[in-house]
Amino acid sequence: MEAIVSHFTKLGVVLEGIINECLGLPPDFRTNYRNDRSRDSLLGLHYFPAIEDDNNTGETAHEDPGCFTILYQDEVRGLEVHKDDHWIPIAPSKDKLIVSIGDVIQVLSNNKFRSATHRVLRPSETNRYSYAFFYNVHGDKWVEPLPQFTKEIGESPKYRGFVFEEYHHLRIKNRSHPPDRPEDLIHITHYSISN
Ligand SMILES: O=C(O)CCC(=O)C(=O)O
Ligand SMILES: [Fe+2]
Repeated sequence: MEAIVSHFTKLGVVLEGIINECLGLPPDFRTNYRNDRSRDSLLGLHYFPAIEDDNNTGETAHEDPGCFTILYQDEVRGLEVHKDDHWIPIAPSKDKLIVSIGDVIQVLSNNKFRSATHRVLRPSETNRYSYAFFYNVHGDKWVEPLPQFTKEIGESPKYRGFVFEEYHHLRIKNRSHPPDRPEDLIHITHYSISN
Protein backbone atom coordinates (compact mmCIF):
# COMPACT_ATOMS: atom_id res chain seq x y z
CA MET A 1 0.00 0.00 0.00
CA GLU A 2 2.73 2.46 0.98
CA ALA A 3 4.49 1.81 -2.33
CA ILE A 4 1.30 2.60 -4.25
CA VAL A 5 0.83 5.85 -2.32
CA SER A 6 4.44 6.81 -2.97
CA HIS A 7 4.05 6.17 -6.74
CA PHE A 8 0.74 8.04 -6.93
CA THR A 9 2.22 10.96 -4.98
CA LYS A 10 5.19 11.28 -7.35
CA LEU A 11 2.87 11.05 -10.33
CA GLY A 12 0.52 13.58 -8.74
CA VAL A 13 3.32 16.14 -8.39
CA VAL A 14 4.17 15.73 -12.10
CA LEU A 15 0.50 15.97 -13.10
CA GLU A 16 0.02 19.05 -10.96
CA GLY A 17 2.90 20.74 -12.81
CA ILE A 18 1.32 19.81 -16.16
CA ILE A 19 -2.10 21.10 -15.09
CA ASN A 20 -0.51 24.36 -13.83
CA GLU A 21 1.23 24.78 -17.17
CA CYS A 22 -2.00 24.10 -19.08
CA LEU A 23 -3.70 26.76 -16.97
CA GLY A 24 -0.87 29.19 -17.70
CA LEU A 25 0.20 29.41 -14.06
CA PRO A 26 3.84 30.14 -13.21
CA PRO A 27 6.09 27.10 -12.58
CA ASP A 28 6.57 28.04 -8.92
CA PHE A 29 2.82 28.31 -8.36
CA ARG A 30 2.59 24.89 -6.76
CA THR A 31 5.24 25.46 -4.12
CA ASN A 32 3.93 28.95 -3.41
CA TYR A 33 0.33 27.88 -3.21
CA ARG A 34 0.83 24.76 -1.20
CA ASN A 35 3.41 22.09 -0.72
CA ASP A 36 1.84 19.69 1.70
CA ARG A 37 0.63 16.26 0.73
CA SER A 38 -0.83 15.26 4.10
CA ARG A 39 -4.46 15.46 2.93
CA ASP A 40 -4.02 13.16 -0.05
CA SER A 41 -5.79 9.86 0.34
CA LEU A 42 -5.93 6.48 -1.30
CA LEU A 43 -9.21 4.61 -1.42
CA GLY A 44 -9.34 0.92 -2.30
CA LEU A 45 -12.79 0.07 -3.63
CA HIS A 46 -14.47 -3.29 -3.97
CA TYR A 47 -17.81 -3.34 -5.78
CA PHE A 48 -19.84 -6.51 -5.38
CA PRO A 49 -21.67 -7.79 -8.46
CA ALA A 50 -24.93 -5.91 -9.05
CA ILE A 51 -28.11 -7.68 -8.16
CA GLU A 52 -31.54 -7.09 -9.63
CA ASP A 53 -33.42 -4.03 -8.40
CA ASP A 54 -30.46 -1.95 -7.25
CA ASN A 55 -29.97 -0.12 -10.59
CA ASN A 56 -26.36 -1.33 -10.67
CA THR A 57 -25.31 1.76 -8.77
CA GLY A 58 -21.80 1.55 -7.41
CA GLU A 59 -21.15 5.31 -7.16
CA THR A 60 -23.86 7.77 -8.08
CA ALA A 61 -23.00 10.70 -10.36
CA HIS A 62 -20.59 13.05 -8.60
CA GLU A 63 -17.50 15.23 -8.94
CA ASP A 64 -14.47 14.66 -6.73
CA PRO A 65 -13.88 17.52 -4.29
CA GLY A 66 -10.07 17.89 -4.37
CA CYS A 67 -7.56 18.99 -7.04
CA PHE A 68 -7.64 15.85 -9.15
CA THR A 69 -7.97 12.09 -8.84
CA ILE A 70 -5.75 9.36 -10.24
CA LEU A 71 -7.76 6.20 -10.72
CA TYR A 72 -6.70 2.65 -11.41
CA GLN A 73 -9.47 0.29 -12.40
CA ASP A 74 -8.88 -3.37 -13.08
CA GLU A 75 -10.18 -5.05 -16.21
CA VAL A 76 -13.81 -4.78 -15.18
CA ARG A 77 -15.97 -2.04 -16.72
CA GLY A 78 -18.09 0.32 -14.68
CA LEU A 79 -16.67 3.85 -14.71
CA GLU A 80 -18.54 6.37 -16.85
CA VAL A 81 -17.95 10.09 -17.46
CA HIS A 82 -20.69 12.55 -18.28
CA LYS A 83 -20.09 14.71 -21.34
CA ASP A 84 -22.48 16.56 -23.64
CA ASP A 85 -25.52 14.93 -22.03
CA HIS A 86 -24.14 11.43 -22.52
CA TRP A 87 -22.55 8.88 -20.21
CA ILE A 88 -19.31 7.70 -21.80
CA PRO A 89 -17.90 4.37 -20.53
CA ILE A 90 -14.19 4.49 -19.73
CA ALA A 91 -12.73 1.28 -21.07
CA PRO A 92 -10.96 -0.61 -18.31
CA SER A 93 -7.33 -1.49 -18.82
CA LYS A 94 -4.66 -2.84 -16.53
CA ASP A 95 -2.13 -0.56 -18.25
CA LYS A 96 -3.95 2.74 -17.91
CA LEU A 97 -4.53 5.31 -15.21
CA ILE A 98 -7.42 7.73 -15.42
CA VAL A 99 -6.91 11.32 -14.27
CA SER A 100 -9.95 13.44 -13.52
CA ILE A 101 -10.06 17.08 -12.53
CA GLY A 102 -11.73 17.88 -9.21
CA ASP A 103 -13.67 20.80 -7.79
CA VAL A 104 -10.65 22.68 -6.35
CA ILE A 105 -9.15 23.15 -9.83
CA GLN A 106 -12.57 24.15 -11.14
CA VAL A 107 -12.83 26.88 -8.48
CA LEU A 108 -9.20 28.08 -8.72
CA SER A 109 -9.53 28.36 -12.50
CA ASN A 110 -12.98 29.98 -12.23
CA ASN A 111 -14.47 27.20 -14.41
CA LYS A 112 -11.70 27.25 -17.06
CA PHE A 113 -11.13 23.59 -16.16
CA ARG A 114 -14.25 21.71 -15.10
CA SER A 115 -14.39 18.84 -12.65
CA ALA A 116 -15.44 15.60 -14.29
CA THR A 117 -18.90 14.26 -13.45
CA HIS A 118 -18.58 10.51 -13.21
CA ARG A 119 -20.34 7.44 -11.82
CA VAL A 120 -19.79 3.72 -11.44
CA LEU A 121 -22.28 1.13 -12.67
CA ARG A 122 -21.56 -2.26 -11.22
CA PRO A 123 -21.56 -5.14 -13.67
CA SER A 124 -23.77 -8.01 -12.60
CA GLU A 125 -21.43 -10.81 -13.54
CA THR A 126 -18.35 -10.03 -11.49
CA ASN A 127 -16.67 -8.13 -8.64
CA ARG A 128 -14.95 -4.87 -9.52
CA TYR A 129 -11.88 -3.38 -7.83
CA SER A 130 -10.42 0.09 -8.17
CA TYR A 131 -7.96 2.39 -6.43
CA ALA A 132 -8.67 6.11 -6.30
CA PHE A 133 -5.91 8.47 -5.21
CA PHE A 134 -7.29 11.88 -4.25
CA TYR A 135 -4.74 14.64 -4.72
CA ASN A 136 -6.01 17.32 -2.37
CA VAL A 137 -5.05 20.65 -0.91
CA HIS A 138 -4.29 20.97 2.78
CA GLY A 139 -7.40 21.17 4.97
CA ASP A 140 -6.94 24.74 6.15
CA LYS A 141 -6.24 26.01 2.64
CA TRP A 142 -8.41 28.87 1.47
CA VAL A 143 -9.78 28.09 -1.98
CA GLU A 144 -11.15 30.79 -4.26
CA PRO A 145 -10.90 31.74 -7.94
CA LEU A 146 -7.37 32.99 -8.63
CA PRO A 147 -6.79 36.59 -9.79
CA GLN A 148 -5.31 35.18 -13.03
CA PHE A 149 -8.83 33.94 -13.93
CA THR A 150 -10.82 36.83 -12.49
CA LYS A 151 -9.69 40.42 -12.00
CA GLU A 152 -6.59 40.16 -14.20
CA ILE A 153 -8.80 39.24 -17.16
CA GLY A 154 -11.88 41.25 -16.21
CA GLU A 155 -14.00 38.23 -15.17
CA SER A 156 -16.06 38.13 -12.02
CA PRO A 157 -15.49 35.23 -9.62
CA LYS A 158 -18.00 32.40 -10.00
CA TYR A 159 -17.42 31.09 -6.46
CA ARG A 160 -17.02 32.58 -3.03
CA GLY A 161 -13.94 31.44 -1.13
CA PHE A 162 -14.00 28.61 1.39
CA VAL A 163 -11.69 26.55 3.57
CA PHE A 164 -11.12 23.19 1.89
CA GLU A 165 -11.76 21.23 5.09
CA GLU A 166 -15.24 22.72 5.38
CA TYR A 167 -16.22 21.59 1.89
CA HIS A 168 -14.57 18.21 2.42
CA HIS A 169 -16.62 17.68 5.60
CA LEU A 170 -19.84 18.62 3.83
CA ARG A 171 -19.02 16.09 1.11
CA ILE A 172 -18.29 13.36 3.67
CA LYS A 173 -21.58 14.22 5.39
CA ASN A 174 -23.37 13.67 2.06
CA ARG A 175 -22.34 10.03 2.46
CA SER A 176 -22.59 9.54 6.22
CA HIS A 177 -25.90 11.43 6.64
CA PRO A 178 -27.49 11.53 3.20
CA PRO A 179 -30.27 14.12 2.97
CA ASP A 180 -33.82 12.94 2.27
CA ARG A 181 -33.93 14.75 -1.04
CA PRO A 182 -31.09 14.14 -3.53
CA GLU A 183 -31.24 17.82 -4.53
CA ASP A 184 -30.04 18.68 -1.00
CA LEU A 185 -26.70 16.89 -1.53
CA ILE A 186 -23.83 19.38 -1.32
CA HIS A 187 -21.89 20.03 -4.52
CA ILE A 188 -19.40 22.74 -5.37
CA THR A 189 -22.39 24.84 -6.46
CA HIS A 190 -22.88 25.39 -2.70
CA TYR A 191 -20.24 28.14 -3.12
CA SER A 192 -21.45 29.48 -6.47
CA ILE A 193 -21.96 33.20 -6.82
CA SER A 194 -24.97 33.92 -8.96
CA ASN A 195 -24.33 37.14 -10.84
O1 LIG B 1 -14.27 3.11 -8.67
C1 LIG B 1 -14.18 3.96 -9.54
O2 LIG B 1 -13.90 3.68 -10.71
C2 LIG B 1 -14.45 5.42 -9.21
C3 LIG B 1 -14.52 5.75 -7.75
C4 LIG B 1 -14.89 7.19 -7.52
O3 LIG B 1 -15.37 7.88 -8.37
C5 LIG B 1 -14.65 7.80 -6.19
O4 LIG B 1 -14.32 7.08 -5.23
O5 LIG B 1 -14.77 9.04 -6.08
FE1 LIG C 1 -15.17 9.96 -7.88
